Amino acid sequence: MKVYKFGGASVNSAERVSNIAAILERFPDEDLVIVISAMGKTTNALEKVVQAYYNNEKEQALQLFEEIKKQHITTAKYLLVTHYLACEARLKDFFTEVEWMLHDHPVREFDYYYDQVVSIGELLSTCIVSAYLSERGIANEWIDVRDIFRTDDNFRDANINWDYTQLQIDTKIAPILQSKKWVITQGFIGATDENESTTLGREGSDYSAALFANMLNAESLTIWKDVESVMSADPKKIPDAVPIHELSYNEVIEMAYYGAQVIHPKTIKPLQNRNIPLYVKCFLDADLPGTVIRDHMNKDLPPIIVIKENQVMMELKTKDFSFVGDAHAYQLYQWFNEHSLRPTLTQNGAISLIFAFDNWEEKISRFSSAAAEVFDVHITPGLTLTTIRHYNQAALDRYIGNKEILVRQQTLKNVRALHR
Ligand SMILES: Nc1ncnc2c1ncn2[C@@H]1O[C@H](COP(=O)(O)OP(=O)(O)O)[C@@H](O)[C@H]1O
Ligand SMILES: N[C@@H](CC(=O)OP(=O)(O)O)C(=O)O
Repeated sequence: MKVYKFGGASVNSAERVSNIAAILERFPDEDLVIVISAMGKTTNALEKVVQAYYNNEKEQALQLFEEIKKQHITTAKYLLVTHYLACEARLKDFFTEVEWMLHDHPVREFDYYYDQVVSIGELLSTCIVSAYLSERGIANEWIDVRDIFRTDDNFRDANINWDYTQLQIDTKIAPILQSKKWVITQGFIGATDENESTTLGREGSDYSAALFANMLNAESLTIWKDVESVMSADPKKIPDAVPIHELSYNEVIEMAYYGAQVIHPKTIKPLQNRNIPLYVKCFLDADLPGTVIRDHMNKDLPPIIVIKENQVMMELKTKDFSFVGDAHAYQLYQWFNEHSLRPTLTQNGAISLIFAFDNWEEKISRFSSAAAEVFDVHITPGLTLTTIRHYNQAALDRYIGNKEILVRQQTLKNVRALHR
């Protein structure tokens, strides 16, 4: 059996949903588990709903949610005839779940409400896709992944309970495949043992698909994207980026670690552990070769460029000009953990430490207040972090040669520069 994953861009309109069906119809003999994300930017829109709700702007939250409801109903109406009423009933159940909550006052932490609201995006999209496939005569079963993926209650970044989840996959998913139906289910979400919805971290549907592939010991995982393959850079930022048709697991882990947004960083490990190849294919043209990621040596890789914009540099100097020691580093990493901050770059000096972060303003200002007890803290926003893997002189000249550089690091394989 194989696992397919379709992301937000592949289901962002009625036409795109029908395109997915056309792709699936090319593979009538495969046994498939199909993992799908929320439509287009629905997750961002739901984030706004929960933010308004938590700010006690109930009317605003309900109004924003109304828009999301409308979009899904419109798409369902466009796509469905015989299956419309059943699908609408299901969508309305999910709408009601959220609206009940929006009418109450928040009494728990933000992250809990975030997951209860944001997880709806994937439930809605998969209901529509499943009904549409049925409408086209494709046998499939819609599965609520919250009955399969058991997690802890670390809301917004929940951790999978592997043993429980494996058991659910063996007992609930395998029999559906045996009955020659495809499984349609959600990425990104799970549930606690109290039946509270959880999410696995933004853009976590790739990871969900990799978990399914691992636990089903799948022949392969295919992630369908709007790009022709994994490229040497984000083609939206560097239009002459070139396709890379073969990559090793380790190379992709490195790319994701440095911030390449094409594949979620947690996706590779579950695949690598079972030696399951990952195919990245283009849903806009399924005939393109795409990329295969597996356990092999990379040869002749071009320079790979990862550009992270909107970075903040934080320089921490000891107040008494004492050396930065292990105790300082230990304390700082404890604070990072407490504030859920992950530096994108670190640089140690004798009496100072430099970190770069994505610009999470709130977390950074809470963190710098804590650090200001021990360090003089200096913050520089508005920077870009460029990483060049497998660099050559031409790439250095082109991507960082003419920049005002604040920090530059170089190893045999990478050059990284934090610049204006
Ligand atoms: N090295 C890269 N190769 C290909 N695409 C990349 C790369 N880096 C970033 N991207 C971006 O990743 C996008 C696809 O990923 P994503 O938007 O997460 O898809 P989805 O959410 O639909 O799964 C592309 O549109 C492209 O802009
Ligand atoms: N919908 C979630 C999960 C996800 O992975 O989406 P996508 O596959 O569109 O990146 C998000 O936007 O974070």
